[in-house]
Amino acid sequence: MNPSPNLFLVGPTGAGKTTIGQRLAAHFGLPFVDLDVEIASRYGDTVTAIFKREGEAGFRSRESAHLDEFSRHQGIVLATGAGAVLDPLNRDALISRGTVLMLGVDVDEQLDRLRDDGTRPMLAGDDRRGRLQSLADNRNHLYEDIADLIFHGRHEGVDSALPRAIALLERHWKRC
Ligand SMILES: Nc1ncnc2c1ncn2[C@@H]1O[C@H](COP(=O)(O)OP(=O)(O)OP(=O)(O)O)[C@@H](O)[C@H]1O
Ligand SMILES: O=C(O)C1=C[C@@H](O)[C@@H](O)[C@H](O)C1
Ligand SMILES: [Mg+2]
Repeated sequence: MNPSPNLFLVGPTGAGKTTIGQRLAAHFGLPFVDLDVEIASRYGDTVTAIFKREGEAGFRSRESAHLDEFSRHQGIVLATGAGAVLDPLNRDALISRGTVLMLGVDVDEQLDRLRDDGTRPMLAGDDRRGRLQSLADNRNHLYEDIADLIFHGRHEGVDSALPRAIALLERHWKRC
């Protein structure tokens, strides 16, 4: 069904890269890899702890190394971190090694989905709305630039979003 070797998920925090990614992988019978989880498990620490210890730059260099490694696999679903698209080399690797699916989500929905979540270092501190808006302003065009497909998240549950995402991918792959 998938003529492309890999499916890469990009998009803002809370867009569903992990949640929808796992379900898409199960549906298509492909292994699922979450870059944030891989980085945390490789270094035996949480993403938040790596940010604290090494700063954002330290985390980004680990993220790029892992993205390069995993994007070379064949036939996986890879959920990237929301900031992975900042590095142009990461963007090139994603474009050239698989189908890139952007999961889009608006700030109101992000605030709702991540209401009780304290695990995202980029969202630490006050004014979550302002932070999310500024991340969207800086990054949405980067996701859009590399996306083969854009899935617009609605105010709906995962069970309702999943079949729409599957249909979008199947239509795309049929055309390839
Ligand atoms: N389409 C959806 N509809 C409703 N809730 C969703 C949807 N996608 C994700 N969620 C919920 O939003 C929360 C965040 O989703 P998830 O962790 O998958 O986002 P993410 O894109 O991986 O974020 P990050 O970049 O921070 O890792 C989870 O609680 C998840 O259940
Ligand atoms: O928005 C970001 O830059 C991040 C998102 C997460 O997926 C993690 O990769 C990390 O917390 C950084
Ligand atoms: Mg995630």
